[in-house]
Amino acid sequence: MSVTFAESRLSAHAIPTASNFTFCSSHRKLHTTGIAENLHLPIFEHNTTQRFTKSLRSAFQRAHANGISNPIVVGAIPFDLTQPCSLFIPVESHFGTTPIVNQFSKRDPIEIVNRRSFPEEARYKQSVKQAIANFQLSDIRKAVLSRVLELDLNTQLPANTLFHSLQHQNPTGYHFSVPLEDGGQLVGVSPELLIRKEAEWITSNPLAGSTRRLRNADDDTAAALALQSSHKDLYEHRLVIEEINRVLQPFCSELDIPAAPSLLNTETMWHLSTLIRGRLSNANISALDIASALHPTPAVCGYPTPLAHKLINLVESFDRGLFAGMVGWQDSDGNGEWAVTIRCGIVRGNQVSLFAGAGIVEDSCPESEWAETQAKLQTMLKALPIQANAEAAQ
Ligand SMILES: C=C(O[C@H]1C=CC=C(C(=O)O)[C@@H]1O)C(=O)O
Repeated sequence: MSVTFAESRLSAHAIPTASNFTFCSSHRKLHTTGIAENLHLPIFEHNTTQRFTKSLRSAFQRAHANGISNPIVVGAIPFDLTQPCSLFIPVESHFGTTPIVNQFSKRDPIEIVNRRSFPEEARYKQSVKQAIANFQLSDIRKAVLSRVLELDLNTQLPANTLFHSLQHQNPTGYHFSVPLEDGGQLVGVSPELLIRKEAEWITSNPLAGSTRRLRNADDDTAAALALQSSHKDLYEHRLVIEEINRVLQPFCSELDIPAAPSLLNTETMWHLSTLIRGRLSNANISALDIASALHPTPAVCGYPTPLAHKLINLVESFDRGLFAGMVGWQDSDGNGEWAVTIRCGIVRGNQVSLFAGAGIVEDSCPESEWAETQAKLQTMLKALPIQANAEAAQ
């Protein structure tokens, strides 16, 4: 893949502002400036991706014609693929392998003047019970139920402050900052890779089954080991892997899926993780073609997918929008990287919306699932420059 390497210019371009997009993984650090063309259409219309694929191809051709030598498409795609994407072709793209960091500077603490959870605690737990009751009466085996925590701050929060603080606190993961049409900015650090494609090689790293990290090292190790042998979490994970295997098989001439999950940790969570590698039978398939076949995986939706999606629409009290969708980039050869849009928030002036979900299966306990969403929210809450400690912010 030919790209503009401008490592030495990275720090000068590193501040995500208005039309700036940043996506950093251990694989590639990408920063873009300017918007050559927006792609605000849905991936799926009338059950096909035809219009989207055609529009993307034409947008790449126009970018070439306008002098952008190696155009890429970047941005975020909503959970519901029939909703419009927040994608665009940037004017300039800078790839590197060194971290785009260290613009981090402490700022005056801000205050949370108001906070609202949708749904609130009792309603969330009720929805978990409702989902479990539904499993007994239907073929649904898993549903991921999520919530949004809305914070009103006493002052505006620059999205780049949050982004740099996330980078500072979370050395690993997929860091992203995406400008949105309404002036908001989607910011987060996802631990989960939906798909990476390089020539004929693909990688996916689904996560499902989680527990919170503990301060004491021995307790933390014990929590991780307990997760690794938890029947409930292994089952929750297996549903994801079996479905991803089913979707990827037809695309691949080789597919390597480890028989058992390993452990992956973030600063706040332990997860069951499976690193999947495959070789495409047709290297012309793009990362987005595979991503839209995979999405929504049972890690963010449930199993079986269409029924779980219906259940989510029934019991979840808010529109997920970009949360639990995908975020990343790809070039005109279809190579690229798309992470699952979790551990994230949207900043709009002095308002911040933070999102978290948890996979519900038959053996789930409403209290633990609520606690899991609280723990997952810590990644974003800890990165806010608020006076009181983050746990108190919930
Ligand atoms: C939906 C989220 O997590 C998913 C990804 C990893 C582990 C998950 C779990 O253990 O439930 C969820 O499937 C979230 O973090 O908001």
